[in-house]
Amino acid sequence: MSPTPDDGDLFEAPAKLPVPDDVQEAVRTLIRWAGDDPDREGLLETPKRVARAWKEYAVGYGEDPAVHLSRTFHEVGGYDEIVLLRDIPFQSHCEHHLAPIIGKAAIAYLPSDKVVGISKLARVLHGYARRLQVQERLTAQVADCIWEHLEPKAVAVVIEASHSCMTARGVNTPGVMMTTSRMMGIFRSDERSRREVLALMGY
Ligand SMILES: Nc1nc2c(ncn2[C@@H]2O[C@H](COP(=O)(O)OP(=O)(O)OP(=O)(O)O)[C@@H](O)[C@H]2O)c(=O)[nH]1
Ligand SMILES: [Zn+2]
Repeated sequence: MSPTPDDGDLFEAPAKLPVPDDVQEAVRTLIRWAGDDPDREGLLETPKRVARAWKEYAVGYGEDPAVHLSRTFHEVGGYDEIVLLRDIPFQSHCEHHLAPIIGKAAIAYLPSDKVVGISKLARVLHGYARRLQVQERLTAQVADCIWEHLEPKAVAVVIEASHSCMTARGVNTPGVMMTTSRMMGIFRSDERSRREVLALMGY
């Protein structure tokens, strides 16, 4: 049976975050700077929308990604090999142009004592991605967080992303991808382990 308006909350719009006047004015200034008129009808609600959208793009500032690694498991049937989550899509924004960074990450670790629910690795990634970033820092933050809180034998993070500041402006080079990686523990010190994790990631 399809829902009807009598189902109550289902049809209620979510409460909208209030947007301070100075934030709206900043967006209006930017619209004027871009060459348009912030008072034309189609743009009247845009400052509020943009401000609220930015709260979503930057939602990571409101969280400590390490909290996602606090629930760990110790009993995994004696499993002591690499755990890998690959092709994790993410979105971020570059701190230089506030332009979208769209990419995918592969996150691997070699557990010592603690393992974590795999969704939590993606949550750590999003917690750091949903901020103003450079790709190098994002890569390092994800790896460091896992290294510190899971105390594994090794961590590997590889991120591939397209930077809109390069594809849609500036050097205008669509299709170009940036790759960054951070290896810790024996993925860094042992050539064979490093090759193994990169092969599992598809590199
Ligand atoms: N290393 C690194 N550079 C980035 C990242 N995101 C954007 N950039 C680069 O940051 C640089 C900023 O350079 P600037 O010369 O200050 O800015 P710009 O004049 O807008 O540079 P162009 O993009 O070349 O037009 C550019 O080369 C961008 O491509 C990132 O995640 N890591
Ligand atoms: Zn940029």
